[in-house]
Order: sequence, then structure tokens, then C-alpha cells
Amino acid sequence: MTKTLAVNAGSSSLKWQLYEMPEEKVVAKGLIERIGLKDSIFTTKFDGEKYEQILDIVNHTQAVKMVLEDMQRLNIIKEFSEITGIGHRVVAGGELFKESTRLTPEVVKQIEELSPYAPLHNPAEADCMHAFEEVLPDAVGVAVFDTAFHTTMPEKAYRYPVPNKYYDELKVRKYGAHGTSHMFVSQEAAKLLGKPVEETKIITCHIGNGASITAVKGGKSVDTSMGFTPLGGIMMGTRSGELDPSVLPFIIANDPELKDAQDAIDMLNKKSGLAGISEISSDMRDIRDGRKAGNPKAILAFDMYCDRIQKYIGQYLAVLNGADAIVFTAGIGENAEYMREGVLDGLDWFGIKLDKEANNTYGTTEISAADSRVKVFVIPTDEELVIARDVELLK
Ligand SMILES: Nc1ncnc2c1ncn2[C@@H]1O[C@H](COP(=O)(O)OP(=O)(O)O)[C@@H](O)[C@H]1O
Ligand SMILES: CC(=O)OP(=O)(O)O
Ligand SMILES: [Mg+2]
Repeated sequence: MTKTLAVNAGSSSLKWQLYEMPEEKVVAKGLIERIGLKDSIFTTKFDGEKYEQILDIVNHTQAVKMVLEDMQRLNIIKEFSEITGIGHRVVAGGELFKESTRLTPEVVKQIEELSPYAPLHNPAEADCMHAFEEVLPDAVGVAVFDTAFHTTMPEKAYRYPVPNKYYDELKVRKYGAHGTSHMFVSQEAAKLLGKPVEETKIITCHIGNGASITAVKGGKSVDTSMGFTPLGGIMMGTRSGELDPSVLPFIIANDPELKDAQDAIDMLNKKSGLAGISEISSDMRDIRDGRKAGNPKAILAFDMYCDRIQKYIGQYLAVLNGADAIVFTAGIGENAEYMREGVLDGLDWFGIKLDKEANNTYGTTEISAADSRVKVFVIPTDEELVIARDVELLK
């Protein structure tokens, strides 16, 4: 039996799922969190059991080696040759990659060269490709790009109003991210609406540690909140989202801890968002506890977070001239019902009404009231399945 592995490397995490294809049967899956920090959490699920270890994992290369060792140790596979295809999530494909692509040394090099477009993601993803190539040289590697789904955006949406030379010579524009997720949940939402996706207008909210919102018209992305890199758009766990660019030279000039633009961008990527405002954590569960305890910084962080999501939904209701549905997905979107309530409260003028009881359940659910003009769904995302399907197509 041959198997396909889907690898989703984030800045500090690695998620994987091993499938039997084309049956789409999940054989095993795992998650490694806090890569590069102390006490990384290494979890594997196989055969109804969950295995968890806490140890220090310094980088993605080590994480990949440990995943492969674990697969043999737990008898998930007998020989590495059973894995015949490996799909890698890649955040930035720039204007170079408009669809999933088979890996060659040249393609991997191009993905590394695209690192300025996703500095927290592309380097880690390329490290994973090298690590798998070393142990499984015969498996077909495929890159599946977050940006691919957004290549349908019209030019008026993806261009920045700056002199043309920056686009013409440097390709400075909006690329977006989380495309496989926005595509997957918009297609699932169309099924729930009982309409062909070509006839739908859907706003998809992927709210995880990184977060983005997309306006999907007829199954195609027409605008999205993330920008040139995944720092753009809404407030996130550790990222600021958009702000007036004049803030940058001002804080560099006045904060002795920031010596240059790179330092300032690192601060906006890693020390801002929920973490920066709450001064507690980037994790929504800690913000929830802080709010309950009456911590004013946690309350402000939460209110700002919901405010930014709400404003993008407002923008995209305008871009789409109304919507059939709004979808919440990813770690926070799927699990934090209080966030969904915070966002949807006050949108009743648009005909958006929440069913508070339905909002308290998990899994795929319609959470809007029966008389809501716009339906609201929670739909668990499955980026790994989209990746495995693309490997199957290109193998
Ligand atoms: N039960 C939960 N309640 C609230 N938030 C949660 C829950 N589980 C996970 N999260 C949030 O989801 C985030 C991770 O989401 P995920 O989509 O996996 O992000 P990423 O792919 O960026 O790592 C965590 O940082 C945490 O804030
Ligand atoms: C692009 C991005 O932010 O990805 P993630 O949410 O997986 O960190
Ligand atoms: Mg993610």
C-alpha cells in the first residue's frame, strides 16, 4: 500500500498527515509545536492512540527527522519506500508559482529565493523539503502554495498605490496567504448553501495564529486581507496586521532597542498582536482567561482583535455587494465561540444574526439565526487534505 504525506510547516510548528490515496484515508497524523523554543510539544496520533512528548526541538530539520523516526518506531510504516508522495505547504509562491508544482532542485531554490515574501515561513518550508529529500529521495515532492488561490484577484485589488516601478521592477503587490484553506472552506460552504460554488458570494475568515479574511466570488478569491507578506491585514497572535507605515521610521528613531527596519519588522511580526497588547500571550485561550479575570490589557487585546475582523467583514460585504455566507475556520475561528460572538455582535444592520446556542457547538455548524439574511458557518479547515489531493494529481 503506498502512502502520501502532507506537510504543513508554520513558522514555529509542523503539522503532518499520512494518507492512503486516492481513498483519502488518514493513517496517522501529528503536530509539533514551539519549534525553536524550550519545551516543544511533539504529538502523534495513530491507531486510536495519542502519543505526546515534551522536548527541545531546535529547528524544522530536526522535527522532520523525529517524525520519520516516530513513524518507524510506532509501526505506522514498515519501510520509508511506502511513502511515494510528499506534499509541502509553501506560503509564498510570488508571481512565479500560480499552481501546485513538482519539486526539483531548481524549484526548491526558487522557493528559498521567495523568502522575503514570507520570512517566517518559506525558509522553514524549504528546510523540510531538504530534510525529506535526504531520507526519502525517491518520493515525489510537490509544493502547494498558499498564494495560488489568490492569483485570481483583480489588479485594482492587488496593487498598492505607489509608483509603478515598485510593481514593475520589484513585484511589490498583495499576494495573500492561507489560500488552500480559503478555497477548501468556501467550497464546503457552497455545499451547505446547496448551490454551485460559481453562484456564491462568501467571506471566509481563517483565524489561527496567523489570520486572514478573503472575499470569494463564484469560487474565486477577489480580495484578501494579507499583503506582500503575512504581516498585512488583521491583528494576529503575534503580528500587528496593517498600520500607517509612518510609524516605522518614527519608532526606529525613538526606540533604542530597534536599530533598523529589520528589527522593527521583527517586532511587528513576533511581539505584536494579541501578545503585544495583552502582555500575557499570543494564544487566544490565555486571552480568554485574562478577560474572565478582568485584566484590562487582555480585554483591550480581545476588543481590538474582534474590531479588526469586523471591519474586514464590512469591507468585503461592500466588495462583494452582499454575501450568501460568512465562514469561520482555523484554530481560533473553529474553537473560540466568544470571538465569533464579539465579531458578529453589532452587524445586525447588515441582516447578520447569530444563533447563540448554535454558536456554542463544535465542528461544521450553521451558527446564524433562521431569519439571518447572511448565513454564518463554522467549518473546520483541512489544508492537509487539499495538499494530499494535489500530490495525487501530480504524482
Ligand atoms: N480551544 C481553543 N480555544 C481558543 N483558541 C484556540 C483553541 N485551540 C487553539 N486555539 C488558538 O488557535 C491558534 C492556532 O491556530 P492554527 O490554525 O493551528 O494556527 P497556525 O496554523 O498559525 O499555527 C492558537 O494559537 C490558539 O490561539
Ligand atoms: C501565512 C500564515 O500566517 O500561516 P500560519 O497561520 O500557518 O502561520
Ligand atoms: Mg496555519
